Amino acid sequence: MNSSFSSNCNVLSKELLYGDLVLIEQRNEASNNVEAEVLGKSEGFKSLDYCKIDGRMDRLTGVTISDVHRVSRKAEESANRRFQAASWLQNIVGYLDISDEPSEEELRLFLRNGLILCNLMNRIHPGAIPKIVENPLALSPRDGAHFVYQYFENVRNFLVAVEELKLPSFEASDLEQSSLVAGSMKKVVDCILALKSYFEWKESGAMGLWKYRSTSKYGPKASPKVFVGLSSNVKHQSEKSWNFPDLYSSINSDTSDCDCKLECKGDDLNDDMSTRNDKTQIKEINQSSIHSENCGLSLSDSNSTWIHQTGQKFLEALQKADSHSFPNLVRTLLDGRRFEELPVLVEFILKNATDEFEHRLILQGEQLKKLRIASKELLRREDKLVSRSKALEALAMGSGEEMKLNTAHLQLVKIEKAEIEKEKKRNEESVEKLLKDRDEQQLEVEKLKNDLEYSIREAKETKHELEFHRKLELESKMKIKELILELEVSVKNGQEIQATMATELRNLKQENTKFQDRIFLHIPAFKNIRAILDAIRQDVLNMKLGRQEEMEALQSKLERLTGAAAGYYQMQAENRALYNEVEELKGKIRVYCRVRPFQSATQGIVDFIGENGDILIRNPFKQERDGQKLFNFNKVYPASASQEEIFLNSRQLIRSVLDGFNVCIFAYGQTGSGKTYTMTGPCNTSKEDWGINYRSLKDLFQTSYSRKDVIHYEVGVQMIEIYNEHIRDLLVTDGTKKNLEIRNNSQHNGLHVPDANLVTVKSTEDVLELIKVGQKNRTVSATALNEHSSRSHSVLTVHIQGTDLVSRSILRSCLHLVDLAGSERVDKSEATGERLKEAQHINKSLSSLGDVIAALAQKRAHIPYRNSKLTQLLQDSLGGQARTIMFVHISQDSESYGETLSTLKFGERVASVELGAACSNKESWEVRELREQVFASYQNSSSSIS
Ligand SMILES: Nc1ncnc2c1ncn2[C@@H]1O[C@H](COP(=O)(O)OP(=O)(O)OP(=O)(O)O)[C@@H](O)[C@H]1O
Repeated sequence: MNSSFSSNCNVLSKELLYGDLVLIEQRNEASNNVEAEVLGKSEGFKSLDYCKIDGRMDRLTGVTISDVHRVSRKAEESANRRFQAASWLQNIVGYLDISDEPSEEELRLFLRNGLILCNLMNRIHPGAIPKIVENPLALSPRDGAHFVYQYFENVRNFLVAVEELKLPSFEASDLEQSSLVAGSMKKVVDCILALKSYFEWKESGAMGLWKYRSTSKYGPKASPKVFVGLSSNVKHQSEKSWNFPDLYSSINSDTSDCDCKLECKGDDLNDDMSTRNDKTQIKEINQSSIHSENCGLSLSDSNSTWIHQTGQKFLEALQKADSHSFPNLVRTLLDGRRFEELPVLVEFILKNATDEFEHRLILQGEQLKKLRIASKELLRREDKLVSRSKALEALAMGSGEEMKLNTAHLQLVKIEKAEIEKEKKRNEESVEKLLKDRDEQQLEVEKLKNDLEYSIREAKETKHELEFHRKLELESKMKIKELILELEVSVKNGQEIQATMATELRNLKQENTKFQDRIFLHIPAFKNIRAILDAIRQDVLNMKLGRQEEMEALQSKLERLTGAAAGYYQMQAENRALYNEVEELKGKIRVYCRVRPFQSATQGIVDFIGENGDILIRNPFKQERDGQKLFNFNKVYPASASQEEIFLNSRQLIRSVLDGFNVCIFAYGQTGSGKTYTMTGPCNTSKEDWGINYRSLKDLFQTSYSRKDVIHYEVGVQMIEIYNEHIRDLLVTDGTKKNLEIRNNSQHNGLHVPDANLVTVKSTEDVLELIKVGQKNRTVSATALNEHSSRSHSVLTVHIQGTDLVSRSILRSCLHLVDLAGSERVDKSEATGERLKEAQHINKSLSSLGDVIAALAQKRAHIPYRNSKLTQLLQDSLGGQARTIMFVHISQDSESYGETLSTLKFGERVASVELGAACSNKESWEVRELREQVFASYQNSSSSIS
């Protein structure tokens, strides 16, 4: 205590006010001022300070009130740390006879002999201090110096062990200091708390980063990820021998997993503990050799150099960087790096960044904890102050002097309280801020982790791609090598060839020169020869042209002659065939019999059809032999015969119309037996089903075309029907049904029904159209026996006029294609009314036909042609010099046996009719001219008579 203070100074209990702070005040009698001395034993008050208080406590001379607060706070912190150290010592070493809150002096005395410290060290590191002097007094009780030495021995051993651990240490003399030297125990307390922290870290398995104030270490399991960010599998060499010298001087990594080795030499380490660790990390980066094969990721040499050069800068910058400037930092680092290096570098950066942010979070957590403890302490102190102020107020009730003093104290306390409240508020604010920061940083860390995972995935994909590209590159290189080799060979060959060619070219040039010399000699002679040759060539050319024209003229003549000859030969052949047929016919009507397919599934009545025209019919109502009847015709067609087959047999006869013969084809038979089918074909007919009408006209057009160079043909068509004994034109387009007259064939144009339309046709298509019109106009009705029964006889007449192009003679002929109405048994056809009338007319005209045929067959003198329109119309064909074919149609159904029998009998009768020998209606042009003159004079005379 300072001697300037009088003995009656009022010393306030240090515990009462500010812990280690001692405030001594004294009233100066002379100045009547209160003088005070502030004794600070903590930092900042190394010696006694003297201050005068001019009546007011907040105007202390030399020492401000905030100094007092600062010192007070430090003293309190220091006391707390001391209590903490003492409490931990008790826990580790066992019960010690020391108070819970010892003063510095108390603690110093307690630790002075070094025994407790040595035991502590051995507890942390068993065997660290092998020899401990347990009882120094026993060795030499009278030798005080020896005691000191023995104490010093223990303390020195302890300090050596601390040094080895590179922990904050103190001087042995710190334990010898008097209690009046403020803060002498601070270093001792620091050392014990550092040991505590290290011990706890070690006890927890040395996981993660251990940090005591500025000193930090890495545990063996939490290997320095920063350095091995390139491989997370690195392990330290020896977990057992894990101590601080080892930690700082070298970190040997077990490279069994990825062959990474990290080393750092202790000599290079900076003494400053705070920077040493970072430098060690950088060193490890610098000295690390990274092998790619086992780790799966690789760094090229240049990349490794990049890490050497920029790794340190990056880590330093990273420690300074906040979360906002981090992306810029990363961009700067990656700028200009090669693509294949990016995955590894990104992983490196992200891992370091994650560690750094985690570290920051831990620090903030610790800070937060401390702040919480501080605010709790402030609350506690506030309570204390309140109670003190209450006590002071009670005292103020005592004496006046005391009251004054107490009032001053009270004021001081109030001011202090206000300060404390402010500080508390500040603390709360900083706690809030820290919490906010921590949340933000946690979010940042989460984001970085996600980024890291994404980058790792991308890095793997990129790696696969790179491998694939590398493979391709290798293959390409191989191919290029092969090609280069081939090219070299080719170049070599080319050079050889070039050399040979050059030699040959030289030789050729020499020869060429010689040859040209010779040519120059002969050029004038050559020119003469060329002129002669040109003249000859021109002559030959002219001759050739003349010959060519002659040849072309001859050719066309020849072609015409060949065509004419061909037509002539064809006609000759046809005529020959016709001649044979005519011979065969000998003027008789040809009769073909066609059997219709079954109409109903009854038993048939046709037993046999022979090739020679025989047909055997069986009476279904009689015994086999008795009921059979044999008929013979020119040909019999079974039900299976096709339309084509039917036509082919008649074709030659039909063609003879082009030679001037009249031809007539009848279709006869009972109703529904297939007459229309044979002549026209079925409804909606296709080409295969075409009947004789279409086929005949098509054939006539084809034949006339083949003869076009010999004869010019004109073809006209008439189509009429005989319905109920009236003749109607079927080629009317206006629907009129005018009855027409039959004229005799003496008419000029030879037409039997001159008033019927005669339509000129030039092609089969024209005929098809016409026949369609005719079919539409024909009277057809449904009867019990035929759904589309023809109720009239239809006659399609094709008129032919041919002019012989050579002889100018003319031929006229006609082809009658007659589809007769079907005979029917009225009782069977159940016809009544109009149908009955039609049936009667049909039957009547057919019986007239039968009569004519019978008369012709019997060669009677009178043939009753005029009995019906039908016989009248066909007079020429039946009795004249026409070629006639009659198709008799029969049904093979047993129900039609009667009709079939009468049809066959009729056919047989027709077959027996002998016609006059057919003759062609050809007349020479002289005859024709003569006839035309006669006809003209006849007409003139008749007109003059009228
Ligand atoms: N040979 C055949 N093959 C297949 N079907 C046939 C044959 N002959 C006739 N028909 C069919 O029988 C039915 C009657 O034939 P179609 O009309 O030709 O007889 P029709 O003798 O002309 O009768 P109508 O005298 O009553 O006019 C038709 O449906 C026809 O298609």
